[in-house]
Amino acid sequence: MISVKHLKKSFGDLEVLKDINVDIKQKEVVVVIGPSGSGKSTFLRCLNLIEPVTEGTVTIEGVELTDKKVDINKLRAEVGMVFQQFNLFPHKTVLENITLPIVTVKKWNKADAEKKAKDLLNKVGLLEKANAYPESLSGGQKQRVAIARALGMEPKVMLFDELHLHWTPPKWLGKS
Ligand SMILES: Nc1ncnc2c1ncn2[C@@H]1O[C@H](COP(=O)(O)OP(=O)(O)OP(=O)(O)O)[C@@H](O)[C@H]1O
Repeated sequence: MISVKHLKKSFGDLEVLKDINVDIKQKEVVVVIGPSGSGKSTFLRCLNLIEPVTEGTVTIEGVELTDKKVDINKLRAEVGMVFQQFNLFPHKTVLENITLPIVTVKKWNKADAEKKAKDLLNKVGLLEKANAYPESLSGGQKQRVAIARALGMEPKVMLFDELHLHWTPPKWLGKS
């Protein structure tokens, strides 16, 4: 489903990714481990084109990301990403943070998007925080909101740039 071939990424003279080759199958959960600064985030960022790759190819579900003709926005909707800093909107409530991309990217109406957002909040155990603002949440709670937000896009692939281990993701997160 994800096929990475001869991936190289450099920032100027700094060669961060040096010939990465990996095939990841559907429903497979892969953890990338390495020292700080070794290139884990850079690798993930290359999988949804936040970083342009220097050399090599990344193919997701038969679509080659490195192809100039690829629709980057469509691709990003299919490759969910939970960032290290979670990137929640500070001036929006938890519910709004999840609802907004469903309305703007998936073009759902607000009522349906809110219903979906509440269902996702319930799944990550945070329904009671729907009207809270991100600053009032713990780190792990913020990450769960970011997970719910990414799942709202119904992505084919989920990328986690650092997973908080004080919350055990339920089994359904590893499925489909
Ligand atoms: N935009 C950038 N411009 C220049 N150098 C960068 C850029 N982004 C990352 N780097 C460098 O690339 C290397 C890999 O960084 P990366 O963030 O991928 O590491 P990491 O393995 O995810 O680290 P950590 O575990 O600390 O989050 C580091 O030396 C970093 O300084």
